[in-house]
Amino acid sequence: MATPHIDAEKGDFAPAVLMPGDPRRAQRIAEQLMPDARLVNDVRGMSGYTGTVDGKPLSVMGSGMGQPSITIYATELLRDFGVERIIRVGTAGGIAPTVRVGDVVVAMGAHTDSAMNAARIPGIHFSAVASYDLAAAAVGAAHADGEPVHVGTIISRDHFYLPSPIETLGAYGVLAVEMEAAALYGVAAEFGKEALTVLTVSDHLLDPSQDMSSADRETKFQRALSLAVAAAHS
Ligand SMILES: O=P(O)(O)O[C@H]1O[C@H](CO)[C@@H](O)[C@H]1O
Ligand SMILES: O=c1cc[nH]c(=O)[nH]1
Repeated sequence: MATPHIDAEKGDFAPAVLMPGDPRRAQRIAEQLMPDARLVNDVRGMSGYTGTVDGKPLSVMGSGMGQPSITIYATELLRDFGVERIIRVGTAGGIAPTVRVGDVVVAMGAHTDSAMNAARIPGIHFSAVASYDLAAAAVGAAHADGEPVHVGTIISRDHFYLPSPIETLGAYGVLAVEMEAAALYGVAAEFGKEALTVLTVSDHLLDPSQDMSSADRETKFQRALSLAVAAAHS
């Protein structure tokens, strides 16, 4: 069975899928977590892998960048391939002064400047929220490992380079900016499935002095990954 963007069979994906934006990060995660990982999708180079972690099935596949891209992949996974939960593992720009480069953010809700969710129900300002159970599992794992974690709202923007209204967003307690979570939460709501976003802060909009390199953005996500796996298998 193939959809326009995923050439796989229905049983090829695990019920839980981790989704980084970057397909190379998906490959790294698969190699690191799952010695038994097998490639289940490679359409457009959007690598998807399935294997097991501690005997439990898990898949990981790239989403691409931006809300239209993750909407396509999340829709096909949740609607056509029997996937029940998607946990995005991405990078984000810090907005709140309390957030530092390298910190982990669990996104309970995602504001957005995108039209993706506005198009769902005419006249309704859709609330893009994570699955409470997945968020609780990720935060529980963070508390168990004793390291701090930020839990709250983020913003999913369409523009990467257009300056963010940082002061306004910060005044509303927004922790960080990325480009996919709001749409992912919308797709999960559409299909009655679960979604969560766990982010590693790769740069800070208030202070760029500690920003990660592109290589670090591809590799420095260990803690976010362990919280995401805990949520996936909760
Ligand atoms: O690191 P990923 O998961 O790709 O996430 C962030 O990085 C990309 C922009 O560089 C956007 O996709 C943004 O959401
Ligand atoms: O969307 C993103 C992702 C990482 N860092 C940013 O500043 N924006």
